[in-house]
Amino acid sequence: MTVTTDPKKPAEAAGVFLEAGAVVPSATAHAQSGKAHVEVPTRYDAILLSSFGGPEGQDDVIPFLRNVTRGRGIPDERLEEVAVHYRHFGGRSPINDQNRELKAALEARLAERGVDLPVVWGNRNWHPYLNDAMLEADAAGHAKLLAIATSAYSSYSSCRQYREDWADALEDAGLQQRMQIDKVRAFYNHEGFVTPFVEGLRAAVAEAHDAGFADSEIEVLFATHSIPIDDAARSGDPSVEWPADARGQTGGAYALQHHQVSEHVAAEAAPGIAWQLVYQSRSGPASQPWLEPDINDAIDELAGRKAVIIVPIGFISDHMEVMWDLDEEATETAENRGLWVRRTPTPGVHPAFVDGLVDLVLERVEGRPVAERSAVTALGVEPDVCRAGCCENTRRGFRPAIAGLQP
Ligand SMILES: CC1=C(CCC(=O)O)c2cc3nc(cc4[nH]c(cc5[nH]c(cc1n2)c(C)c5CCC(=O)O)c(CCC(=O)O)c4C)C(CCC(=O)O)=C3C
Ligand SMILES: [Fe+2]
Repeated sequence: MTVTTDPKKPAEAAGVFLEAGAVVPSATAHAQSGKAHVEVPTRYDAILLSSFGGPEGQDDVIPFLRNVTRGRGIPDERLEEVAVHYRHFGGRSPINDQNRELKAALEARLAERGVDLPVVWGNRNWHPYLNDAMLEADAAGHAKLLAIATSAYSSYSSCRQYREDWADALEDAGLQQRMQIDKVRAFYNHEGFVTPFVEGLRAAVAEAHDAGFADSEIEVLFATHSIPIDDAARSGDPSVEWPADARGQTGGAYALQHHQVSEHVAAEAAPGIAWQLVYQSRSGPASQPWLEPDINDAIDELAGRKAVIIVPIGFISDHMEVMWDLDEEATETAENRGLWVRRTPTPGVHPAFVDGLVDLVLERVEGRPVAERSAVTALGVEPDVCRAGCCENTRRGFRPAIAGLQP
């Protein structure tokens, strides 16, 4: 377990990040203050495993996409364009089965470690929905839930949107007065999340060596979901002046968190091999800037390399964004360039990851001091309770959220 509390570290670890007038050390303000950490034991009744959800057959695809894009008035014709990825796989996303497996693995590990907490599962965009999971918990007499989202980083899509949707679902279920929901901290730098990537990259590098490639011929691409620059700039604690990245993009907490994890995994598993952080799955109008470079452009621009290893550092399981955008599209881009290409595994139900989730629950149940919690990067242990205004999406207007400091 490595915990960094040295306030000078983030500036160093920011490495390629330009200062851009930013006070980089303040990036650890949250790690230093400890104010948003709950270091007193808390009793919970159940765990709420929350995910994105996905269609499970051709007839589900458009209703699912309407849910994902609700409130934005996107016509079905446009949704059909996104639907092709799902249609290609029989209209079935693997994400729900992956969450069923994760739920079973988490229940088994909780039992093995003597943690007597049931797990209920609900999705933001498909059955079983969040409000159904909350009603199920209520029917079993559970009033205090600790939520785990299947999303490790800080941004609107990966954190705040869950917190807003929980608020909505509590209201739909009529449970606002009876049920309390807290959220485990952003866990992108927890050892349990990082370990599967380290192992996967180590194995892929060994394979590349066996195939005859020298270190200087290999490039590691850490891939994550692109998000609008607007969202990126607002990701994380709003009182922190987050540094711009090497491209001068205002990356907020989201880009810096990914950069630090990538740097850590590269140092552990591929020392001396070139790497970069790249983005995928961009959508939205062309006029709206999103984080770059796109993985396909990055592959096109690789000079002098013969092998590329893609590490899906932004994702928990091999869902559609991994199966399509990486295993179909990016792989084809690389093969068209004559490159040898491997994509390393996501955490899935890796024992280290599942064990890490149990740790994240226990640190709240036990009120574990921050100094005894796992964090392998310089930003340190993320707060248990999101700051007011954390990860807001101003394009869509304010929506109330729970599991954070108000508003
Ligand atoms: C950061 C991030 C994650 C990672 C964090 C996490 O894992 O939660 C993520 C995950 C996922 N995204 C998913 C699917 C979709 N995302 C969409 C749209 C968008 N995602 C965004 C961001 C993210 N998304 C954004 C900024 C948009 C634009 C619209 C908007 O401004 O909100 C759309 C709409 C169509 C389109 O616009 O392409 C779909 C269908 C699935 C399910 C896959 C499956 O079914 O297996 C998963 C796990
Ligand atoms: Fe998405």
